[in-house]
Amino acid sequence: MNSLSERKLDLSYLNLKPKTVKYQLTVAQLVEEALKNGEGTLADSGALAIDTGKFTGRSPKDRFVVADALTEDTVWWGDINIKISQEHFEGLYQKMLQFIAQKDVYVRDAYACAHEDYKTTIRVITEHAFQNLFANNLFLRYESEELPAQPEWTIIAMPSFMANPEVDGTRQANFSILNFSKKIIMIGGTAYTGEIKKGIFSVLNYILPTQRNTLSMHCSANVGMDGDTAIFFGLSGTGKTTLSADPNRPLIGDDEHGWGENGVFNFEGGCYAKCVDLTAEKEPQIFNAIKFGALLENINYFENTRTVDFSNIEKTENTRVAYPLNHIENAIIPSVGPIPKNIFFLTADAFGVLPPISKLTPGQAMFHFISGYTAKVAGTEAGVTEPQLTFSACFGKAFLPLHPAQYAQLLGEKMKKHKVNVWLINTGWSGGPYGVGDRIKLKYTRAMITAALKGNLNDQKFVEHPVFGLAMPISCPEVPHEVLNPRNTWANAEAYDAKAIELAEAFVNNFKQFSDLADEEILSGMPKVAQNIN
Ligand SMILES: Nc1ncnc2c1ncn2[C@@H]1O[C@H](COP(=O)(O)OP(=O)(O)O)[C@@H](O)[C@H]1O
Ligand SMILES: C=C(OP(=O)(O)O)C(=O)O
Ligand SMILES: [Mn+2]
Repeated sequence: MNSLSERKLDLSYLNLKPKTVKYQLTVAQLVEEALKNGEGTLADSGALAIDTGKFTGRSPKDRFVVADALTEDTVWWGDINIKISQEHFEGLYQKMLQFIAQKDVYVRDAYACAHEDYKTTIRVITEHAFQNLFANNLFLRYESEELPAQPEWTIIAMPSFMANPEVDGTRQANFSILNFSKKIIMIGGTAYTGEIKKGIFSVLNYILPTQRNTLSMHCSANVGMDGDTAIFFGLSGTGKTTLSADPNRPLIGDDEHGWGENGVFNFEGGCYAKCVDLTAEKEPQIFNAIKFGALLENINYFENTRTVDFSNIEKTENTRVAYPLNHIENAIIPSVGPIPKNIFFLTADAFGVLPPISKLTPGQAMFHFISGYTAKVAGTEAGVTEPQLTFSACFGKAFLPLHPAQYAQLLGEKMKKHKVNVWLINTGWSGGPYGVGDRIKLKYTRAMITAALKGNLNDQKFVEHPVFGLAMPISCPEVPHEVLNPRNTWANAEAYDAKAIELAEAFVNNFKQFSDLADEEILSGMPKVAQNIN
């Protein structure tokens, strides 16, 4: 097909001989291919709309790490990083090679890390054209044709290749396996594209702290006109993408960043935004990014107009759009920024207990970072159908190959060295728990963040939350003051108090697994009732 590019492409390092290869196609070519293959259709905006099939979210129970000399004593094994043997990997890999020998595949070279010093080259080999378009949108794109003969990392993603759990060491037919020694990510049985980007994220979460003394973070980042960087940590669905898209603050990135000596840098070259209930009014930048080249996943549109019905969640609540950063008008390219001045921890509290904004002491910041309390929102992981309480260490436990303490230590050092302000933002429920209360209005959350960033909360009075000890501002521009103290938003204040104690107990119980980290400072950041509970 693309004979010039094909000649440059060498897959022998993988022992891979596909039936045909379509290498480094342009966006227009990939869209044409996808339409020709029947993978999807065009929406009225010009975006390609596809369905990912059985999987419309990640499957964390089917994510494996190959155990070998490199990983045996360094990886944090358990239900996050599930062990698989080298023998099983080899067996499955050989079958994958046979499968691909009969396939027409798409190959694309790209890289991760917008900072030159961290550039990590990636080759993505996919079964479908749309997966390749996803890789093109989410990873960093080569400007010239200076493509590497052999990349550092290879991702092989073949949704119709199924494992046989009886012999392959997997749980079921689908799998996502990280092999740190061979530098291969092998994905089968699922076409959910999130597995591709979160695979490389897991890789960088291993390499950066261990080999580069650099913190890797599950956060979005933007920068104000004064060069003040803000980062927003949060588990999926808590608002990283939504809140970092701000017409007044150029965007660095929406999901995965590193924090090195001189500042932060995006790992990616694009965004992967949730689409549920998206409107041009509430989220104009994201809405406008959905145009030719963007990839819509699992949405429905009105048949007569092909206008996307963002309220339709028939296929999944986790409807998504993937687009390159340059679809956001104020994106910073290359996506790097100075050392952060403000850190926001986003939590979607389904209990409706945590204040919508509070300022954290260094001890509280460490405690909340390690705890990573939030809810898993519906759809992002297989089997999660309503908000589910979770403690996701570092606000991204599912992607951490190392023990959370390693990330927490790096963050703690940086927070202190640079005297960063740390805020906890509840983007979840207010007025009662999920089912009773409502999700806090996006415009209030935006106003609170803007006030914090502009320094407008520094001279406001704060009151201390009686159970969590968090400092809550008593007023904030553009936000009704009663919203700021969650106890005021509940119909029954005693019910609130009981729920707050219940949540504090859950925090304390969860922290027991990290008790070796509990120095005096972290202990000072625990819920105030902790002493009574223990
Ligand atoms: N108060 C709020 N703050 C942030 N997001 C909110 C809020 N209320 C509702 N949302 C919705 O929650 C979702 C947040 O998702 P997203 O920003 O994609 O999360 P993440 O990037 O952390 O995975 C969006 O669909 C957004 O419209
Ligand atoms: C893509 C995902 O999450 P996020 O919204 O954080 O990018 C995911 O968890 O699969
Ligand atoms: Mn996101």
